[in-house]
Amino acid sequence: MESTRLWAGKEDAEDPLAAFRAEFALPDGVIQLNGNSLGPLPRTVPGALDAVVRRQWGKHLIRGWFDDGWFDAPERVGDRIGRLIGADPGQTVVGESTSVQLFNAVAAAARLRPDRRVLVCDAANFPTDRYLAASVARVLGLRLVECTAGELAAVLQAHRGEVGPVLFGAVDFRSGELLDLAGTTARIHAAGGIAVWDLSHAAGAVPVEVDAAGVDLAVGCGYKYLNGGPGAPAYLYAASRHQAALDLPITGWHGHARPFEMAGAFEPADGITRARTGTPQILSLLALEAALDPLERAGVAAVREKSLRLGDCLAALVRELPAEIRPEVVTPTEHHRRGGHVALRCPDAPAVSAALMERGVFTDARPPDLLRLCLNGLYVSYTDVFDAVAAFAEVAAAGSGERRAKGER
Ligand SMILES: Cc1ncc(COP(=O)(O)O)c(C=O)c1O
Ligand SMILES: Nc1c(O)cccc1C(=O)C[C@H](N)C(=O)O
Repeated sequence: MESTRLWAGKEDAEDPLAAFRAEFALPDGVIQLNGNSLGPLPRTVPGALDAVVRRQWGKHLIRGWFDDGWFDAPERVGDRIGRLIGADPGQTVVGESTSVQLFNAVAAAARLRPDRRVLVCDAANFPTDRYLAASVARVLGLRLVECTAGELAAVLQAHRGEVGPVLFGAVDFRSGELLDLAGTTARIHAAGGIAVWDLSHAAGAVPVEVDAAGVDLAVGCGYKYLNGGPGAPAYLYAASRHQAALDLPITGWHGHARPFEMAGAFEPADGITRARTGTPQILSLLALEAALDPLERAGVAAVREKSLRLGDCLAALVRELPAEIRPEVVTPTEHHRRGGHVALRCPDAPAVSAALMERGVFTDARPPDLLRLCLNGLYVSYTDVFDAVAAFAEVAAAGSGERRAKGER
């Protein structure tokens, strides 16, 4: 085992991304493997926020909206996120939570196909996606059909001519499986539907190409692989070809063509600006803007390449564990089917995750029995992966001993 740790150290010494780890304020002794829930703090963010609060807000007061560029921040930061997801400028806007953007995007997608009365949603989607798809269906009087990615072709066939919006998560939040964004979008289009993607677990982790894939609408959150901090605003992407017809249900005054005319009736702005809602959460938005810097400099492709290698390394180390504690690797092993995290099936996953956290290894558990380890190439090292698996082995062996003592399994 010691020789493997030496190998990991050698990989770290040769890692072209190794220097990025120092750009994050990770506490000593912590191995951060749950960046798919909350990315760590980039070191530049406190200073950037301090300047916004003390200099801009504190000294410029309301002038900050125009003198400090607050008013344009949703589109400006949107374009930066757009570059990370393969979107040309003018198609991505930042604001609100992912949940609010999901409602807005799915309802707008339905209104692009008013003749279609079926809304399809990924049955494995994150709960908020499913709740909001169900809500849109109720509000607009649509029929909701939930299915897995594997069932989609059959569902589109069974509801020929009826399917409007189809909402899928690009990466399964439980298993870490990556779907074929372009192929699935093409299948949805062939059935006359509108593809709406939740990119929360994909953006910044895998090289998503929304324009090239022909995606219609997409949303995602800012606090996972984009490292924007707790409650960072989400983003909405709407392909240029749909923008003129986009009838979003949340028609706030910042999406108005001339917000400061204070007109009595809503008239949507041109372009992606119509997807703005109300006053943006400037502090969180500018924290997110500052946080994007390391990821942009590293490049999603390089982060992805390292993340895949870290995942292969994790799987190899797991294979070497004694059979009685060896977890099943649930995430597909093929690179083109794997997102940014690896899920392990193990008994008592929540207890294992809690015990790992006590040892400084931050993971998380999802019901019923999955332990998730996010291998973000920006700040996770090969030695981290080795040490995390060693800590897992200790924790799992203690748990297996306790279960044997109690006569279970
Ligand atoms: C795929 C996905 N969508 C949405 C969310 C959350 O939405 P919100 O930011 O509104 O809490 C999460 C995680 O919390 C998620 O994993
Ligand atoms: N959004 C979260 C939150 O508000 C609290 C705790 C965790 C989260 C998460 O991001 C969970 C994450 N989306 C997941 O994949 O489970």
